[in-house]
Amino acid sequence: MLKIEEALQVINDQQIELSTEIRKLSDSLGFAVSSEIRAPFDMPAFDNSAMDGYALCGISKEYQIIGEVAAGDAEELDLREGEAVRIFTGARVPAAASAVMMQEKTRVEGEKLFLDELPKEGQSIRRKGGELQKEQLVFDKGYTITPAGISMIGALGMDQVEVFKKPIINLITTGNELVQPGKAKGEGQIYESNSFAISAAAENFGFPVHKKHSLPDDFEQIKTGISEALEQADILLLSGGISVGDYDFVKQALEENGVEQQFYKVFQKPGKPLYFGRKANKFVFALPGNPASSLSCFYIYVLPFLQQFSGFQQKGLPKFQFPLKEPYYNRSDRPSFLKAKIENDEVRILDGQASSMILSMAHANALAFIDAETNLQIGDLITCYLIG
Ligand SMILES: Nc1nc2c(c(=O)[nH]1)N[C@H]1C(S)=C(S)[C@@H](COP(=O)(O)OP(=O)(O)OC[C@H]3O[C@@H](n4cnc5c(N)ncnc54)[C@H](O)[C@@H]3O)O[C@H]1N2
Ligand code: MOO
Repeated sequence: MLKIEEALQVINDQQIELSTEIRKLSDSLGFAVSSEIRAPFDMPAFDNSAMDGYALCGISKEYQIIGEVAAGDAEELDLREGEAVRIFTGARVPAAASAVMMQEKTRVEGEKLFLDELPKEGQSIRRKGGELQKEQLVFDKGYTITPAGISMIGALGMDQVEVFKKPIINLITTGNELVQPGKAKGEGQIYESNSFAISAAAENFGFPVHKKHSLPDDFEQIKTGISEALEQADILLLSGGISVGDYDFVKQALEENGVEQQFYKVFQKPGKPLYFGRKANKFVFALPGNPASSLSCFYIYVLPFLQQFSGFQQKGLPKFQFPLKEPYYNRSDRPSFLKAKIENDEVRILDGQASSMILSMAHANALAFIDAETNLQIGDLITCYLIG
């Protein structure tokens, strides 16, 4: 059985063939750029005004107004000492201008301009190249495009961008007891909820699940289901049937499909019977069926792998330390990811930690990592993975 760090290392060490695509700028949010981006020109491309007011030549309190420049005007005004032009935010500042004065600090009488205070050299002029110089590095390879990133790339004049492709993800749930929500449930049956949880979590991080199937605990059907899924998908997620029971067929069905085990079982709670395998450039996670186990394993193991497969620099859930609000004893003999709530900069471990219990996870906003059989006091710093 692997330790948590070892399992994460196995995942991280996978050699993956990444592929790229060109996407429209408007469809590039959440994708990682596949090569560095450098500025094709200076930003700003020309000296421009930061204020609505007057561009001034020379430092004084009185000027002669000789014209106007609005945003978008291309004409270069010839400005001499003692002269000013009316100017607006974003408009090109004449080359000879010493400063811009905001209009609130000015008074106009006819063609004469009077300032309330002396301007400072360069005041309210946004200089050419002040943000970026031509050829300067804007984004490293692997930068994941945010809304501000889209703004930046658009400002560089690019209407498309080369990014790493995201994986095609298929999801198979297994279990004779499973019934789809909305249908009538018989004796001994439960509603299938893991596929909704895992798809939602994946989607939340920008990884839509392409196809979902629910299969009974039947070896042949699971084997065929895996085979079909592996034809289409880059990443196959399975839920349930990965433990040691007589109806747990997933591991054997994967083997018979030529999937090579990378690890099976991690010393942790929840999620001990977690399986990770690969077949060429296709990857499989078989998540334990207990609802909290499958979702927790998704967050800790699958998510960073989806990001790795998509060429991201940043991987995994955001992680912070918070002081414990109430004492807690972790009686599990395995290191644990516990459902926890961060409020007012403190973290509280919630009731209902069993792997089968999802209520506490639905109220949690973090998974708190706590070592096996550890007694913790108020104020002890706890590593928290943010899930909401
Ligand atoms: N003899 C042993 N038994 C078990 C062990 C063990 O080491 N030895 N490990 C336990 C642990 S830990 C876990 S976790 C579970 C994992 O079992 P499976 O991955 O085989 O999952 P299932 O048996 O199929 O289901 C477990 C549990 O979860 C419910 N379930 C399954 N799928 C869904 C779904 N899609 N939506 C909602 N709920 C689901 C299922 O009904 C079971 O109650 O094994 C322990 N056993
Ligand atoms: O590993 Mo299981 O997820 O403890 O219940």
